Amino acid sequence: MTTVEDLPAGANDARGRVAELHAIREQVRRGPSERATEAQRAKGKLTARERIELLLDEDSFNEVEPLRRHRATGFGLEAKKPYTDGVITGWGTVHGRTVFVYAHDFRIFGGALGEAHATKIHKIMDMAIQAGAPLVSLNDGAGARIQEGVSALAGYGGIFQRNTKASGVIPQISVMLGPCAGGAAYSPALTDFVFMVRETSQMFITGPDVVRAVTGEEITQNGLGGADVHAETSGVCHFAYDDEQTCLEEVRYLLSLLPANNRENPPAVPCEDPADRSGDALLDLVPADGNRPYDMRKVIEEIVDDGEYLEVHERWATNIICALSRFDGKVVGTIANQPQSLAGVLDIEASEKAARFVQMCDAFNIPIVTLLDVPGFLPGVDQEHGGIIRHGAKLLYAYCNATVPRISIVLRKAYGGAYIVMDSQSIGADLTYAWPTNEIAVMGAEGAANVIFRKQIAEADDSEAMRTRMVKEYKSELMHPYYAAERGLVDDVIDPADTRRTLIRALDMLRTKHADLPARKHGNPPQ
Ligand SMILES: CCC(=O)SCCNC(=O)CCNC(=O)[C@H](O)C(C)(C)COP(=O)(O)OP(=O)(O)OC[C@H]1O[C@@H](n2cnc3c(N)ncnc32)[C@H](O)[C@@H]1OP(=O)(O)O
Repeated sequence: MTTVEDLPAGANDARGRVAELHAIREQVRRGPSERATEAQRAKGKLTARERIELLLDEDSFNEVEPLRRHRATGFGLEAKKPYTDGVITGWGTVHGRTVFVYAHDFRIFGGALGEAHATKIHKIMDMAIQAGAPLVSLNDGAGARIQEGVSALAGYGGIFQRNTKASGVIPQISVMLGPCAGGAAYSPALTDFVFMVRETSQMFITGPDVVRAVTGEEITQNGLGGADVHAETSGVCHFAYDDEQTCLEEVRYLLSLLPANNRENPPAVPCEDPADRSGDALLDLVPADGNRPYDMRKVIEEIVDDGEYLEVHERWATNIICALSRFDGKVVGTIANQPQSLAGVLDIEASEKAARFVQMCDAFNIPIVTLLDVPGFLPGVDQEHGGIIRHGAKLLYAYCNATVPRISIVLRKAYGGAYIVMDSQSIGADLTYAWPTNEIAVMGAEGAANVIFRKQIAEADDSEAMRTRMVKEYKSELMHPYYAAERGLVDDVIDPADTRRTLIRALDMLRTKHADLPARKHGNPPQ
């Protein structure tokens, strides 16, 4: 590695100094060694600089502290003091808007975080918060740098504290691009979105070796914390892709849907898709029979601009859909029950997924549209013992607390607590609509009749005939589509074909909505 001491004698005039600067810069740009770069490529991974280039607009990157080196001693560190100290930090633009970025360089100490490395990240995080611009971390690091002991741990503490301070102020996106252990996994968990790449990225608190030593379990890195595990099972990761290029392209797309900070609105774009386009296909997409499944994604495609949306947590808690899209060019978050997965029931994971999404939308001034077709909360011992009460309460709390424009539409059934939770008028939705196929009730007619007419059914000569009669009676009394509208509990019953038009007009009216919550330090949400 070139150092100032290595430069030729006589390089002391201005030109010499500039040549020296360029030599050092070239050294910084190349990174530690060709061998380390080849090892990175052999694992199917790009280098930190290549990733930054893919993330940012061409030639927009401005590096901060490229010449930083650690001052740690012991364990041979004195002899190993690479520029950057294993993390590249700076800012650039994505679609012309400022974004701050830091990228671990796995080639240097496995991307592990030491004191200097940490203070570089702290600086860029502080700058992002002060500038009110998103922060993207490109993670490929082994956690705390073991040789630097408590200094490394303290460095992570500073990152966690800043992640938390920035939460709800600027969008924070974590992109996992290698094996990320310990703090390199905790910090992303504090951010708004986590992206992963299949096969090459993993997240775990302790790696397979420690797992084997402590529990005796044999597991691979991917089996323990690969992209599919976190996208489908744990819910830690929001988006998973097959390669780094696609992953970084999708990060750019997500950024195009988010505001720079909590004081701004997400960027609007001109819209060619007519605001009053009729959704004639909708009636056929949703079977009138409440027990028949269908794909709610098709409904979303039909009503949003150009059928385009970005689904968050696509493969986790698939019984609920959370998606970002545009209506008439303006960004909206949609939460919808998915009848083709677990009949669209609300369970622990669905509640957690939707609650986080509602909070994110509320923090970043993204109006919320809720599409209901929900049979209720999932009954069962596992759910009760797993804490469905407090997890379901998270979703309730998130909606009740949200001050962004909120519109809900009951497509088909909406029963019991799940109806209330999914942004009913009673918990503060600004406007609520129903299709004529709606059934809003405490529970389905069969269940209702079994409870309230139990005695009559039991005592009847023909119990089944009595049950059928009572179900019919309950349906005609209480489950007709106009029951809620007559009581002012939905604002209107609309033709499904008018859904897009109705939403766009309502969203337009609500654009200037202003609602304050009582002054308080913060709430105490269920956990
Ligand atoms: C906030 C609290 C915390 O962060 S505690 C977490 C501490 N970190 C860990 O326990 C992770 C330890 N490392 C590992 O498990 C593996 O290195 C992982 C991350 C899975 C990567 O494995 P693999 O792809 O096979 O790479 P490797 O082991 O050959 O490592 C590459 C080079 O990086 C180094 N390295 C690794 N981890 C650290 C670390 N924590 N501190 C300092 N250096 C680390 C390795 O020694 C290796 O260096 P070299 O290339 O041989 O010079």
